[in-house]
Amino acid sequence: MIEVRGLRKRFVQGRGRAARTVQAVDGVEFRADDGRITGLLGPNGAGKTTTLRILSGLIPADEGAAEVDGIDVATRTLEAQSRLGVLGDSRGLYPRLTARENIAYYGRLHGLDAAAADARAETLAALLEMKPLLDRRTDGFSQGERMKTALARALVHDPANIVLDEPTNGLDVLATRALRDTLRRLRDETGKCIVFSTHVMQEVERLCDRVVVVAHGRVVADGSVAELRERAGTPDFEEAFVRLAFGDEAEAAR
Ligand SMILES: Nc1ncnc2c1ncn2[C@@H]1O[C@H](COP(=O)(O)OP(=O)(O)OP(=O)(O)O)[C@@H](O)[C@H]1O
Repeated sequence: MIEVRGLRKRFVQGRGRAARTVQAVDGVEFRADDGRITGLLGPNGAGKTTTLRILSGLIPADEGAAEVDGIDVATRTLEAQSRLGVLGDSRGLYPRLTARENIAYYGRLHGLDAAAADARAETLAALLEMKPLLDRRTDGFSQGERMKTALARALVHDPANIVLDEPTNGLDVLATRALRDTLRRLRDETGKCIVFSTHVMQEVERLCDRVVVVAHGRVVADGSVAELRERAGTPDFEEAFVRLAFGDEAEAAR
């Protein structure tokens, strides 16, 4: 289970007199339950990546708290991270290592012995249908192949919670479908808590049990796709998103 309360984060952009402060996250709160897929849906610059980076223990919040299975990320970072699998926006694989080595190396960092780490790489390769890739160097992998390897690496310690930042970026339709199937299986067969960020409406409609709509660093709506449609008063989810995320701005731009 993941819980985020009152998160705030500012960045200073530029230097000297040109410097300005951006409130990237401005009080984000949501809860993501086990056995559910929760989508953070928002336009570019809404604060999704910053929220997920705070939640993953990569950067500190200015205010507020993030918890993974009740463990505070800021004060018990390693403990929280041991329960979290993170697929970040940069896939960051070691190009000279094979997929198996990339996965097993992370397993070793999480305290598995060599045999256990290798066994995990095999199990995950079967789950993600990437066995033929295992013994190839990742240098030259396609986007979809890189994503699968990075996802296997994120799951190597069998975390109960999974966080993915724009996981379908750069993937073609088949790779996107394969990823969706994998996330559904992880939810249904192992009851994982899955949180992912996106600005792709169709992905949210097809995959999410719960949607948290973020705009200008704030949560502007939270519920199932059906609830958000009803709340926005339209059967068209794209239109519902625009109304909820942009409100008066969208009206004014008509
Ligand atoms: N390290 C940083 N330094 C300065 N500004 C930052 C930094 N990281 C994010 N920002 C700013 O914070 C705001 C929110 O960015 P963030 O990446 O969290 O949004 P996002 O919702 O993930 O957007 P996208 O869908 O475009 O990836 C943006 O205005 C961005 O320019």
